[in-house]
Amino acid sequence: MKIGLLGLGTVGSGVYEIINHQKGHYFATSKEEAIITKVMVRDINKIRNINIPDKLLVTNFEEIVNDDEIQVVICVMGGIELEYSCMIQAMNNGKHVITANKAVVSEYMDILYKTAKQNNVSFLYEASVGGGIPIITSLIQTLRINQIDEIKGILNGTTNFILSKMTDEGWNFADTLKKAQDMGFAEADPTADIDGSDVSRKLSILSSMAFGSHIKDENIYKRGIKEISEADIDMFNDLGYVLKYLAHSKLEGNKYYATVEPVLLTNKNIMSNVNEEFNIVSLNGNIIGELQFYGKGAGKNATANAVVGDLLYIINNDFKKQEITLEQQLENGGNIAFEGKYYLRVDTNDHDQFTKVIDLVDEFSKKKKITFNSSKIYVLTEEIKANIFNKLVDKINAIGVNSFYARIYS
Ligand SMILES: NC(=O)C1=CN([C@@H]2O[C@H](COP(=O)(O)OP(=O)(O)OC[C@H]3O[C@@H](n4cnc5c(N)ncnc54)[C@H](OP(=O)(O)O)[C@@H]3O)[C@@H](O)[C@H]2O)C=CC1
Ligand SMILES: N[C@@H](CC=O)C(=O)O
Repeated sequence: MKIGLLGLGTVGSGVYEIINHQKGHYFATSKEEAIITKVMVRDINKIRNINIPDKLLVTNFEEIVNDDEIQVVICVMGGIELEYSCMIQAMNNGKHVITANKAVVSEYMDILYKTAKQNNVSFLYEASVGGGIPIITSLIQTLRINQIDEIKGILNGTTNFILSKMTDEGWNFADTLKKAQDMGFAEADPTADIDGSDVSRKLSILSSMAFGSHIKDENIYKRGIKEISEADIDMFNDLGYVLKYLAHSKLEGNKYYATVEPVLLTNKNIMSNVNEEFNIVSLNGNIIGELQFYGKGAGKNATANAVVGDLLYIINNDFKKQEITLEQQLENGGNIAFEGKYYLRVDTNDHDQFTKVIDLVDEFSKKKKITFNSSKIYVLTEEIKANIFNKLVDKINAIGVNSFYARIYS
């Protein structure tokens, strides 16, 4: 079976190596040989850490999607519109499509499903959520019997790596992000990792599949982690909490609630022990109850493993029918369903700002503990609904101070 590979970066080079260096046992079991005949890159002359014949490299995707001999297109580039066009054109030309690109899947999954169905081809995207964790296949399997009403987990390897290294080894944010980039965990533009878009795209894919309605990432409330400081981490250690970046969605009646935000966990919570680039996903089904899935959420080999796993379904004619429909009409309930005690840190050494912050905290939280030093105010509140606490922080930030806050998970 001839394959066109779009992208030869972290994931693409892993896919190329598994297929060409015969890593794994799939050659012994698969019905047909897999041959990558063309590879699209942006820059043919780039020095690469991979040994690949120059004659395979192309820079125009038409050479791949219009090649009659190519039956499968694997799209592992990081953009959106070009990648979406490639996938649609490939399917309209009768080719199966596999991708790791969550940005495209979360934005266009309804059209991509329909196009695959119309052309009787597979559209597979196991690697788009949770890197090497087989969560998409497991979710489809679970949905055959269950209604899933809750999804939660750590879905970004880069930010989990950053938070683990800051907590366990005292690294600073900027150096740890750089290390995550060097290790191939981060997106080409790591803003998507630290502002929450990468996580909300993954939560959008899982929630849409589970709840049966296309829930776009722009409808998911999200907060980034870039304001976190070493002072926060010291405080969490003293208080006995571990900070994690949590994706969480719930279905209640015809409403869904979804959020991506930093949360504080005690060490009794299994998620507090998920470290470095590892991810965890928990699903709640009405019959099976809670199911958890754990593994490497980012990186070359883990992600390429998921992509090649999808390829094997196609090569072995184990054609996965598109069982997911997105026909439910659901209302967005925002983040009102999430509540808990809150940790808040505000930086100021200005007397007026200090007074304004304390007055605002008094207005929103009746029972709280406040401590401060010369330049920082620390607050621990009683249980407050997420939407109310966010309003407080918006008002505090409007004063012109730096702050960071996290919900204590209960
Ligand atoms: N890295 C990871 O751990 C994971 C990544 N993903 C997803 O997989 C996809 C690929 O990620 P990753 O491998 O890390 O990305 P990289 O940035 O490492 O690689 C991207 C590749 O695509 C090529 N490319 C990008 N834009 C174009 C273009 N306009 N025209 C031609 N070629 C282009 C680049 O070419 P060139 O080499 O010439 O620059 C490069 O080979 C992304 O969607 C990402 O979100 C999913 C799960 C995990
Ligand atoms: N940048 C992503 C890569 C995998 O999806 C992450 O860090 O999780």
